[in-house]
Amino acid sequence: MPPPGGSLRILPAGATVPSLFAASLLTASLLLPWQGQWLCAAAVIIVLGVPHGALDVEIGRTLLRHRVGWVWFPLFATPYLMLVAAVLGAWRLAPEPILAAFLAVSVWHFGTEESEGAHELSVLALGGLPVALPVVVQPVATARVLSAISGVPLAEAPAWLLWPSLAWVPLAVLWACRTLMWGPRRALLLPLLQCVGFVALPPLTAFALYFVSVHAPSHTAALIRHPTRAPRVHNTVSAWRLSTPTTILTVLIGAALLPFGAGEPAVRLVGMTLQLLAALTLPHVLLEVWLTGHERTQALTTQPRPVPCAAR
Ligand SMILES: CC1=C(/C=C/C(C)=C/C=C/C(C)=C/C=O)C(C)(C)CCC1
Ligand SMILES: [Fe+2]
Repeated sequence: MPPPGGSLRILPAGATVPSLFAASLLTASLLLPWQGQWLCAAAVIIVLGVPHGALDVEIGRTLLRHRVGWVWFPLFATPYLMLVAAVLGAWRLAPEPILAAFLAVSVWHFGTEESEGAHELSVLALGGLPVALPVVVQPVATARVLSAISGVPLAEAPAWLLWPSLAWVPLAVLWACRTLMWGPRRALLLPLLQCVGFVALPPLTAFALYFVSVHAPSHTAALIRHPTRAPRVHNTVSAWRLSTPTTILTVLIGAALLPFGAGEPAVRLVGMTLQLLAALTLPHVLLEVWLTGHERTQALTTQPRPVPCAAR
């Protein structure tokens, strides 16, 4: 079935404006030295990417407000922030394992969002693209970004990342062949464009463009379509409006953490932004997993039971 909005749509619904804005800023940033490129990429991720996660607060509101009244916010925000704090603490203790875990969770998170319930191969192919492709095509530049996030000096992509990334290539080719043969072939268009982006652009720039043009809008579009999770999020405008206060709160938390970062300003900003992103991704993903399970159980328990035939 063609997606709503016409069969020519390549990007997810609601992606046009943030994509155009991000593409213009990020293209202009290529004229700057790498520090300028990193600052622009971080700004794009914060302003246009973080809001999709900030909408979790609307899900919390729907779940809790009718039961506990105004306490819903502290009740939802406290465990959420505790998980964030735990990941931020863990970054200090074991940066490389946390980096590996963050990348693995991201592959799964991106893949489940973009493949919309399709089989595991498409989850791995699509979710692996923004993580594995930059490692394969630009290992040294990618290692620099990973160093900034983890604080671990990496001259090249570490073996634990390089081998799985190389293994992703045949999986992605297999997925592309399957899609080419059994369709829908239009599903190849966006990943193909993403490949061009990750080959042609610096890794962080390409990631920022992917995050705000593909991942964030598909997550938001799914929430808008969802009948019960966040009824107030009913179109792109309400999504942006309702995410703004929580995004501002998140930026304030990030700003407060900035002095704890290390390195020159661009490295510090990118490091802190991506570390916080990793920390926010944990509750963001756990909430999604819990909701999926909860909704499945509810659907099973509320399904009308077959009425037994009257005793003869
Ligand atoms: C909901 C919520 C918050 C913000 C969460 C955000 C902004 C999450 C972003 C997640 C992302 C971008 C994940 C990647 O895909 C706060 C302010 C921490 C506190 C309480 C509740
Ligand atoms: Fe997300």
